[in-house]
Amino acid sequence: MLRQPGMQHEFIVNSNGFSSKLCSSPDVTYKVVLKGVTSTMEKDILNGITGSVDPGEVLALMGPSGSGKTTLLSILGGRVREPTPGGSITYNDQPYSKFLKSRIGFVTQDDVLFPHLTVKETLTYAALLRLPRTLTKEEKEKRAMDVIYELGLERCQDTMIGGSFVRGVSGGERKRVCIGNEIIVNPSLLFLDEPTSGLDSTTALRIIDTLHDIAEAGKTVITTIHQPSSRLFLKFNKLILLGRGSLLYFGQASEAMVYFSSIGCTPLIAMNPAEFMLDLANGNVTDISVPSELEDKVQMDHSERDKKRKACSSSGARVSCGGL
Ligand SMILES: Nc1ncnc2c1ncn2[C@@H]1O[C@H](COP(=O)(O)OP(=O)(O)OP(=O)(O)O)[C@@H](O)[C@H]1O
Repeated sequence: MLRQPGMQHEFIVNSNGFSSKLCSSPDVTYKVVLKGVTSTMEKDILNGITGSVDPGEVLALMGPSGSGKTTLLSILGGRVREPTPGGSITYNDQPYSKFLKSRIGFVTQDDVLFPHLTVKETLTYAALLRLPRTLTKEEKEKRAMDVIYELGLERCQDTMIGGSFVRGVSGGERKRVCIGNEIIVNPSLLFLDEPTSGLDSTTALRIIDTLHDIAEAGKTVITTIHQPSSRLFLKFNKLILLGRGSLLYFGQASEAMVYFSSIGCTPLIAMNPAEFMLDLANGNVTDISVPSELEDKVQMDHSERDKKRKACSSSGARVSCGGL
């Protein structure tokens, strides 16, 4: 596996808000059994994933479609019990537990909001239903209002959520309501599956700024991300780049380009770092050539590999990579 020098072989998630820290020691793997009519086969979804994240940090899981981002996020969020993932994941040095479950917020890609409720009603109901009985009704309602201000939703607090048949809040506001639904219980760990998908780059940036504010309040934030702009990419503290279920990079997001350059992958034209890395993970042969040691981990089929070899033998490659 290619890793940054000095990297640990484990997945470590540290978080504030409960007594011990969370970490894992052998690489995380995940395979499923696919049962056909005549045969049964095993499919490796994730292989050798290593990483760590601390309170105050936002970790981005990036990779092409089907590379395993959602699967990894779900495993880290304790949402995959069967088949049991391989390796170990620890949270403040402890394995996943029922207590930890109450400290985790998970924002899924497909939200389940009631279209006819307003933003304020949605978050107030979430507070009334999810906050402990030890709090009074007034305290719960105040918590809902605090979240509305924290997420900058005060201007649309009386607007209906909306849906297919009812006009409601904007896409960015809707995502913030989903985040609000989870942070209302003050989780230590916040997981988000593609919180910026379908949003324009300015709105996406605002969502990531919100995640930073949450992290700066001492939370640990892990999010999958699809195709970030350069500005958005540089906002992440840490990055995991996946290619076909394998780890291509784990480390500081700001150092990813330096790392790829150190193994001989450098774009020859000015490129958004995220675009470059997704091209690399995709094995995009038009604009990028992939070092031989990475070939098995990126999403290239055989015809692409042949094309890549041809492209590299001509001088047309726009990204130079060593090891070829
Ligand atoms: N339980 C399962 N059984 C069979 N295949 C699975 C299972 N879970 C995930 N996969 C496969 O694992 C791969 C990774 O899926 P995953 O949803 O994690 O990808 P992703 O990177 O989040 O993709 P996208 O960006 O399109 O959402 C896909 O090929 C998917 O079909």
